[in-house]
Amino acid sequence: MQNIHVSTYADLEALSLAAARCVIQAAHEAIADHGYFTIALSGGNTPKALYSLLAEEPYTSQIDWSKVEVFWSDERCVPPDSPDSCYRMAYDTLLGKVPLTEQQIHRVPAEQADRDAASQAYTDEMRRVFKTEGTPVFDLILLGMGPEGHTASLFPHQESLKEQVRLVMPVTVPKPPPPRLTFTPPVLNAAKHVLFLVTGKDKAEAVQAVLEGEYNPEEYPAQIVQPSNGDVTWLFDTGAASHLSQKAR
Ligand SMILES: O=C1O[C@H](COP(=O)(O)O)[C@@H](O)[C@H](O)[C@H]1O
Repeated sequence: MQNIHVSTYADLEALSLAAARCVIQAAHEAIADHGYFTIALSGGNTPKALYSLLAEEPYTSQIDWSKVEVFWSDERCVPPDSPDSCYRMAYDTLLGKVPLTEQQIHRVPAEQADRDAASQAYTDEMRRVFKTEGTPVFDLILLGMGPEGHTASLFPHQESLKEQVRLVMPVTVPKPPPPRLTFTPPVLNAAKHVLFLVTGKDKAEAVQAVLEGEYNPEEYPAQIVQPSNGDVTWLFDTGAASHLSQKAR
């Protein structure tokens, strides 16, 4: 049974401070529970401020980085040094500034020409780290949402929305750069916590549809995220939340 929490902040800065507190709390709970913290990062622009905060005091010393394992919920099929790479963005803002070893950073090998093999290799890597033959249960998955309701790289009306077997799969999406690898619904819905960061008035309509509209994940893929044993937290800025009813904010 999932719990849904919704909070709205004045701007990206306030939202990012709240997100940093959520990440720190999830890390503390996970490390106290099983000794390490597994997190899947998102790409895009919105989480940059959060990643920068986590690399700075007073936040960075609140996380025991030696017990963190970092993955990504989606990746663009570009080399890791490309400005479009989700890995590079996270490395430049956070991962390169905190005491993590290379072994703790599990980059999606999305630049490989054989995208099915790359998806399988990433699945194998997750299963190795999580010591499971099944679906890994992430302590925290960070996600964003696009103005058309996409999340990770699950876009409206794509086959990926129906995927129930693969954990990671190649997709071609209508947003540059189109070739990507993405987590599939089973991974997102196995997580203990999912944290969405959503800003901007251009996303207000999709936010309202996802939270208050009828269930229609073909149109609004973010609705698919309903972890069976996890919590979902939505953090909005006032622009993104502007079409929500007062009660939901
Ligand atoms: O393409 C992507 O977009 C979403 C949303 O990004 P944002 O810049 O609008 O926050 C992101 O979560 C995803 O990881 C990324 O590949």
